Amino acid sequence: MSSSVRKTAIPLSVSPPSSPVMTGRRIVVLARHGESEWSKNNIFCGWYDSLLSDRGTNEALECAELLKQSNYEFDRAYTSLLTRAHQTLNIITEHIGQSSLPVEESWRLNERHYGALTGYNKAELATKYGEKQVQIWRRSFDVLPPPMEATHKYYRAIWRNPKIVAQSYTSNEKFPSTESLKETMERVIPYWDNTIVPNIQRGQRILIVAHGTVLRSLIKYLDNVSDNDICSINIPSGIPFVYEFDDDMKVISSRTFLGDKKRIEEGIARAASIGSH
Ligand SMILES: O=C(O)[C@H](O)COP(=O)(O)O
Repeated sequence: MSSSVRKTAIPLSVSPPSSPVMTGRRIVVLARHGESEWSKNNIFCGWYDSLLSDRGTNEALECAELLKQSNYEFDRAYTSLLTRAHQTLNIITEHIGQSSLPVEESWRLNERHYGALTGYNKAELATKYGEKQVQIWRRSFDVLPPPMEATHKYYRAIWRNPKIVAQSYTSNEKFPSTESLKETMERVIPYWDNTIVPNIQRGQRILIVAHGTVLRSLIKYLDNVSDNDICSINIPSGIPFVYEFDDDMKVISSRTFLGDKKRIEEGIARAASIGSH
């Protein structure tokens, strides 16, 4: 694959606030968690359990309000093991009056493991290694960041997360020490196909609150995006988007963002940017 990162805009379809309720239709709503403290400080986060920033909390609330305005209701939610996703999901479910929505969590929906880059400022790395290299680490399909060794500053912090430790014992699977989008897809797509899709097919209304690379994995798979084109797809935080499927799980409508077009475009530009110190 080409490791170059294209800077083209992605096509957006934006629904009006009053989109139809999801009764009798195979609709899945996806959202990236609100901004984390580490994202606010422009730091590679990955499996580190950074909490939502104040801005991230507001983004989660905005996300919840958009869903409320459009009368969305759900039967089940899926999320990662990471607190920023749970905080976002809790804000949403509380705001739409569904605090007791069943939630399934899995390491397979964690953000990609950013390997040795975890904890480093993106702009500082761009100064040291060049912006092009940092964008290749961030957005290319299959270029792996260097792995996180046991001596890494944040290795123990990740492995002290009780949820990660617990799933490492029960899942019997080898957890990554670094991942590109490709490796992330290799764990996300089987979870989508084997765990989430059967519930969509039996009519459940599904909400997925996850992370940028997990959502890019699903978009690549569902929309059959090429290895090259996926490089220019960025996911704004805290803005819900909707897929609709037919009975055979063929995509009928794809990636419809809810809400204000300007806010969506700003969110995408923010997600694309390396940012500053
Ligand atoms: O893990 C992270 O650092 C963020 O969730 C996403 O960062 P990125 O936009 O640089 O991939």
